[in-house]
Amino acid sequence: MLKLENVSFAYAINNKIFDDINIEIDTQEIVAIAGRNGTGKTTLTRLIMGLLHPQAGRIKLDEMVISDKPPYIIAKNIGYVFQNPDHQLFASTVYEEAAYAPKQLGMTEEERDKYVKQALINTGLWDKKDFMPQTLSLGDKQRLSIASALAANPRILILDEPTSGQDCRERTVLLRLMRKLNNNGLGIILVTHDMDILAEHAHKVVVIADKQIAYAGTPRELFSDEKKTIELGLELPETVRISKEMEIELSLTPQELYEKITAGRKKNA
Ligand SMILES: Nc1ncnc2c1ncn2[C@@H]1O[C@H](COP(=O)(O)OP(=O)(O)OP(=O)(O)O)[C@@H](O)[C@H]1O
Repeated sequence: MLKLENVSFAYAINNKIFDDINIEIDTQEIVAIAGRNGTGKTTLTRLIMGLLHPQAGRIKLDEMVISDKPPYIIAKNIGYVFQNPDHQLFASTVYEEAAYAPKQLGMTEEERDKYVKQALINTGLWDKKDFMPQTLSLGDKQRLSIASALAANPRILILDEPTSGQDCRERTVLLRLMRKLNNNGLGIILVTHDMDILAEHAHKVVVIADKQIAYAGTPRELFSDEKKTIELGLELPETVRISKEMEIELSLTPQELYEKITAGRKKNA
């Protein structure tokens, strides 16, 4: 469990971003962080990574307090993938890029080679290991950022708007990768504005509003309350909107929607 206990944070005096928040995040799941623009989603992830420090309260990973630890200690447990991969890529080859964090974390050469290879294979980039990172497509760059984080062998991966600017195919590849990594035991914290992705992929959702955790629970429970969803500054996912229009049970994924529609048709035949 990742726990935030009574956490308050402000960038400047009298301008709190978080006022005494408490949350528990299951580190086995895909947990989405949502909320209006500027509510503090990225700030929350930076607090978790130790790049910012709360003025009050503490953050714990299981029994270890991490909010008083330097970022390199936290990076052994939690990987962070920035919104814009160009901010993260600076080595001369794909392999060197992925090997950067393991080197910084002091892994042995043997360990490093093992995790870098595994990370590049998992993200589909092993064949491009000698390429220059800057020559890759946006989708490949994003997956290289993920590979670089995975090579440190973390328990949790934070993805900040990972699909922004990507075309439909790249988006599908990335979401499939995220699911595969989670199925293999990696916890995912996903910052997203995309309610379709959230509905289809997140096990839980945390919504930030008015300096507080305004909602923490399942996407199904959230989207079944349309009024609350709108009040929190979110939109209904397309599948939920169609379920409501068709007056059928709420569906969170296209597959679920298809099954409910066909089941209804069979019943009426
Ligand atoms: N380094 C900083 N110094 C001062 N204020 C900041 C800093 N970074 C962010 N802020 C402010 O803190 C608030 C929360 O920002 P944050 O980026 O965490 O929100 P967000 O929910 O991730 O936004 P978005 O949805 O637009 O990505 C915003 O009002 C932002 O302007």
